[in-house]
Amino acid sequence: YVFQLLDDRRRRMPPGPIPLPIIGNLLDVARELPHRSLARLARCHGPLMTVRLGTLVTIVASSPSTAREVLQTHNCSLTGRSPPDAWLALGHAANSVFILPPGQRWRTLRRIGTEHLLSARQLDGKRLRPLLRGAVLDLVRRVSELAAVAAPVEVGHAAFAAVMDLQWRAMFSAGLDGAAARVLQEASRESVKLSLKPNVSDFFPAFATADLQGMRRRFARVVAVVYRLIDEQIDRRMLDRRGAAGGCSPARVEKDLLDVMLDMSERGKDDGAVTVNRDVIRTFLTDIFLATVDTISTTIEWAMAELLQHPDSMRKLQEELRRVLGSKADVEHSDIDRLPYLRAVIMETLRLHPVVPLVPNEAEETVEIMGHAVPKGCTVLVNLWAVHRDAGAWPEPDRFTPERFLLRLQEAGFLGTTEFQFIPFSAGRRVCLGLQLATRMVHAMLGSLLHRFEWTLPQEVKENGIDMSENLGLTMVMATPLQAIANSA
Ligand code: HEM
Repeated sequence: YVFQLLDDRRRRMPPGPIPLPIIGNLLDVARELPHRSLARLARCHGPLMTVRLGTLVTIVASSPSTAREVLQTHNCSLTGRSPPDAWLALGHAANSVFILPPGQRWRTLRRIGTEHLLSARQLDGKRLRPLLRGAVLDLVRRVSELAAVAAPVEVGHAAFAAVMDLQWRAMFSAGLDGAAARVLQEASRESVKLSLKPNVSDFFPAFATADLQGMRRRFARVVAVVYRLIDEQIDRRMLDRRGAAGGCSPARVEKDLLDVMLDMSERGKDDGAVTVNRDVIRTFLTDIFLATVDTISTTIEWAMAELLQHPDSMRKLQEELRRVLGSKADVEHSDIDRLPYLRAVIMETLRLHPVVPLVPNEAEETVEIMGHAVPKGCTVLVNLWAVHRDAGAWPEPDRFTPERFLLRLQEAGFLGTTEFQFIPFSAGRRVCLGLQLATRMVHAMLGSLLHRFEWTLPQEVKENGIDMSENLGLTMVMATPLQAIANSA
């Protein structure tokens, strides 16, 4: 290891903590959740740092300026991915938009997702817009039912169920019956939880075939449940289409994402040169589904937890909603421009609780960042969580203060990604595909929940305080699901 350190120095790699033989810096990193321990290490070793996770050489960017180097200046060379071992289960990684390297297949999938579901034009169009509104009303109905019997609301759980139903309808033009919804909710929560859990197989690829923690097997088991339900939709649709082609049933007027992909698969290709077969369709729909359900509901849950701890912000937000919406019952996308405090609350929530706190890329070629070498083949992590709490960029970085965004909003609009101080959806070639859907749904759902209900904490939580600790899988969720009492406003 002394030789290794000397070699690192000779190659001008970024500084970092001294690694132990074999395990490298795993003990340093495993002390807390990785985004927190890496932020702590970066405070000693700098905003561009080398850590060794087992045999994995990892360069971590933890400040706005180093994030910009990775996500903008050298983005073309730093957007590779190597699949986490668990994702090899059922061949998922081979067609996954999260995992594919930035080649033609990945580009094609991103284009299909954007053109046929996730662009602003699609979401505000006549097929999807009513579905988005329906999901907000569905969430309000779920909460009303609990409010009527004075039962606590599991905020994240209720939002998850409404968003899950929305995405199923958007992809398949079909609702989920109660039993399927329960199975799917369980399986998707578990898949998301397992997908990026620290795994020995990733740190020591030589042992990966043994699957020592059983992560690949467990991931395979839960993803198989999601696959089965998606396969049922594909089979049913193929039958319908055959019936329509034979004149036995009416053809569908409005094409959904499944129709569009089946059209491509019948032609053998999409418009480019990538084969869209059943494996590709199943994996893509699974990815889009999993990316949607957890991220949106988790952001709403974190926002509600912050507001319940900051009654002044809660009051200010409810006053704004009353003033702007009046007797209108729920928030729609078209209202958002007139609700700056709602937007500021959501931005501040995403700053403190970015649901994807670490973005893992792979260097496809060696680049130089701030006088240091980032060698080809190493993992490059952007620690969004650390960037969002950078003391140089954010005074009192750990405080929930939506007001800090109000001025920025007047100047810059919603995202301000060009500054790289606030990048909850990341940036560059792999920027989040669901940004438009996420911003619409988080604003509409959170705004409507605050406009329609008064919120308090159950007595026990009031006495002990909200547990704000985190759990990290594919997304960073609340370790203890938030419970709150809703009363109709
Ligand atoms: C509050 C909600 C959300 C946040 C904060 C968020 C954040 C992120 C982040 C940080 C990334 C990593 C980007 C990178 O690798 O540089 C990502 C990737 C991605 N997100 Fe989201 N996301 C959200 C919601 C959604 C939704 C609703 C979808 C629905 C389709 C979605 C689909 C994706 C996909 C497909 C990728 C992978 C892109 C790629 O690797 O090419 N996300 N997201």
